[in-house]
Amino acid sequence: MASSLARRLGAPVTAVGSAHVSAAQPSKTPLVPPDDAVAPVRHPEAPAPGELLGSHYAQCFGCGGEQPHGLHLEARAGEGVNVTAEFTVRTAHQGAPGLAHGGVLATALDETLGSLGWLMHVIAVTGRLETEFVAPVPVDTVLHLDARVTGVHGRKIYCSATGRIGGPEGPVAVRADAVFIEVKVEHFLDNGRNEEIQAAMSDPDQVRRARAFEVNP
Ligand SMILES: CCCCCCCCCCCCCC(=O)SCCNC(=O)CCNC(=O)[C@H](O)C(C)(C)COP(=O)(O)OP(=O)(O)OC[C@H]1O[C@@H](n2cnc3c(N)ncnc32)[C@H](O)[C@@H]1OP(=O)(O)O
Repeated sequence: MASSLARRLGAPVTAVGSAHVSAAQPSKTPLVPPDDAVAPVRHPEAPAPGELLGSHYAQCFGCGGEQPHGLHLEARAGEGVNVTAEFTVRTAHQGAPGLAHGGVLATALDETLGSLGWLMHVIAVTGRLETEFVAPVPVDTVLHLDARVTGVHGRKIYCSATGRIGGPEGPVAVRADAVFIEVKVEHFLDNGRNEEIQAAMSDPDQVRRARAFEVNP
């Protein structure tokens, strides 16, 4: 069997049982903006600095108020194309005893990054998300999240986030770099389950939130 180094270098590997498996990976969009990326533009009607953004969807696992198992993350607009958010780690979020699950922390980072769309009035979904877990995060910790857009290239939105413990200036426990891809509302209408789409579109609050992204539902 090929070594893990050979696999990382993209050499062909032969699986047990002699079936030939190519290790070639599809090329990935880098996580840093290209040289010809442009600076993000804060929309003139973006929420004022310090304003709570609210949930984009009441059933969202990251920010939805009607999602009993969710993270209930609350993000606030920053002065630029950046947001801050707080997430309290609950017992339901454990991986190891007394410690937050890494996937939950990645979700908190993803949700915070996703909320940056409010400031540019675009809808965007996660294309790539790379996380780094710097320190364990105990239950009852308040994670202080900070996310910002670092560049825009076509539909690609490059962004980064950190999660600090002990306060907004505390040590970094988690961080992420990501590329979000701008989509139209059809992305959700075409791919979402009809039941939830219909319910969302018949909710005046949801329609109002969609309009905040300059989307005509
Ligand atoms: C009702 C609505 C209410 C409001 C809802 C708010 C929702 C907010 C939710 C927030 C919740 C929290 C957040 C969540 O959890 S969002 C949920 C998790 N994410 C997803 O489900 C996304 C799944 N993926 C897709 O749907 C498609 O692959 C997308 C739409 C992303 C692209 O497919 P599409 O066919 O459209 O793209 P294209 O081929 O024309 O490529 C266009 C450009 O993009 C580049 N590229 C493509 N893919 C990737 C990639 N994976 N990484 C990096 N780059 C990628 C590509 O190279 C090209 O670049 P260039 O060649 O131009 O340089």
